[in-house]
Amino acid sequence: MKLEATGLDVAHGRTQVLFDVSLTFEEGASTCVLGRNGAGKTSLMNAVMGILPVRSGSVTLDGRELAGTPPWERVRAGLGYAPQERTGFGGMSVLENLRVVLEARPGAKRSDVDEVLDLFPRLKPFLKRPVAFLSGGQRQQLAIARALLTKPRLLLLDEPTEGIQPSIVAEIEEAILALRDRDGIGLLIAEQYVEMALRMSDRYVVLEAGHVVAAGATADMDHEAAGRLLAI
Ligand SMILES: Nc1ncnc2c1ncn2[C@@H]1O[C@H](COP(=O)(O)OP(=O)(O)OP(=O)(O)O)[C@@H](O)[C@H]1O
Repeated sequence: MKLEATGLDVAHGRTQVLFDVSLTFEEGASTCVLGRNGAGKTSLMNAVMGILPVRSGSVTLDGRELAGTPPWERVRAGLGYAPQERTGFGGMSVLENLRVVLEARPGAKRSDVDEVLDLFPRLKPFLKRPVAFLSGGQRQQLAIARALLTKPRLLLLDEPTEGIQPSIVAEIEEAILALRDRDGIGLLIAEQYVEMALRMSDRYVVLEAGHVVAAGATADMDHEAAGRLLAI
């Protein structure tokens, strides 16, 4: 499965936040979207998911135009999303939050929950705990676990390590790499931490004020130039 975004213009009301943005990602590979606060990473993810309408440009999945299709159809078509807010139902337990997603998918099995928990074993002792009491790292793990229960082939992760303690960041990185290498899931990862994003990605796109200012294969990246683009 391959997603291609081409020439996206996106606005919040009257304020345009993405200008002619293009990128691709596909199964078994990963693309990172780098950029400072406010560069447009979240807007791009939301546009790909159909949460934010695009003014012009196209988003295609295996060549099929997604314009006008709602987010739930995109999820059904194979896109998964762990948004930056890492929300869930705060008053419900971890297990209930997983069940809500699981039960919404026809053909889901209880063992699907065990599978995602094997990826994030740290969540296992907390299954009965309300989500509101989880740490940032646990919430991020839950957000990815919930997205995985929709059985995506392509997964969007919005700043999965932001504000999370380093030991948990390493676990999340390991899980993300396992998804790509073991399960062949395609990844689109928005990140401010360049080194980690590059370790996880085959391709990169740098956004600045809504424009793609650099893009290519991570193996060929000019780290110094990228560092300058991303410096505060
Ligand atoms: N709901 C909104 N209404 C108006 N402007 C918005 C809205 N959400 C974001 N913006 C603006 O759009 C621009 C891009 O924001 P976006 O959240 O996409 O960037 P980002 O790269 O994800 O930043 P961050 O790292 O802070 O999440 C910013 O200038 C932001 O202020």
